[in-house]
Amino acid sequence: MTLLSFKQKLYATLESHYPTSEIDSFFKIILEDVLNLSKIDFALEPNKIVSDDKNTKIDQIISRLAEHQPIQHLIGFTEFMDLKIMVNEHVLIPRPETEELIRWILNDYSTAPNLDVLDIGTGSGCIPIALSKSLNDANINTIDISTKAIETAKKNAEINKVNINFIHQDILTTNQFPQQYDVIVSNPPYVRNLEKAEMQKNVLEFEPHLALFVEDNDPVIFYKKIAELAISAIKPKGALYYEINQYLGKETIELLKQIGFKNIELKKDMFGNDRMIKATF
Ligand SMILES: C[S@@+](CC[C@H](N)C(=O)[O-])C[C@H]1O[C@@H](n2cnc3c(N)ncnc32)[C@H](O)[C@@H]1O
Repeated sequence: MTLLSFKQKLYATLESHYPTSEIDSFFKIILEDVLNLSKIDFALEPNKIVSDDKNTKIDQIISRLAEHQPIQHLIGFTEFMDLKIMVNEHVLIPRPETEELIRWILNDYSTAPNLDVLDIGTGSGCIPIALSKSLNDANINTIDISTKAIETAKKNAEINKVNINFIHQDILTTNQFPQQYDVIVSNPPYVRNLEKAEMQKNVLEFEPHLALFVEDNDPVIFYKKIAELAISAIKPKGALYYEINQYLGKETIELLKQIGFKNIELKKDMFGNDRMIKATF
């Protein structure tokens, strides 16, 4: 197979499954991560022969993409804040909206030394790893209920050469935090079952439901529990940061006020949806 015939096969197999823009991005990712080539290499030498072993790998990827498996699972990793983050079926694939939350925290705290930070619901470890890379000598702790997620996050911490304290814990049955923190951050499960209809197959069938869904009758359960614990565990100049369900901004702000937070700021993401909250006393 040549590079050109690989490209033709990719587009022909997937055109009925995905918009062209998405197939363009699969093409770029496979070129870069499987073949170690750029689009310029392709333009210069479209008839270059692909080796048999790469050929087999690419065929597998194309047929799994046709089943709507996420490209990140097929490649084995994704990029988050320019860091390489390994992903699998046990962790949520880090989203660009979460990068915006990280930038907000770094904008507020990047020059502060020795911060005590707690992240709740670590998944791949993308949040604590990105914070650890950019904060100066921070003490970073992170909780998840999933042992498989913690194993993955630990590997990601090793790959990215950062030191993080991983805690296997159910936040919903936690009575108090063991210390005071400057920053508490969480991107907890927040999708209601009633929102399933608007979700894509690659998310619904291949990402962990433990990371995504909450009960429809109590969709802010994690926000309430974390805020109740945080109110007595945030240092005087500290803050609580949440990624939120775009449809539940008002409800989340209301519960933060009831719990005792005074200053609450809501921000939209790059798509114009209500997506993150910062709360202080
Ligand atoms: C939306 S994912 C966020 C993952 C990652 N922080 C990110 O932003 O990509 C939520 C995470 O919360 C974890 N989780 C779910 N229920 C939990 C609980 N009761 N206690 C602690 N963690 C929980 C899930 O295992 C999952 O890793």
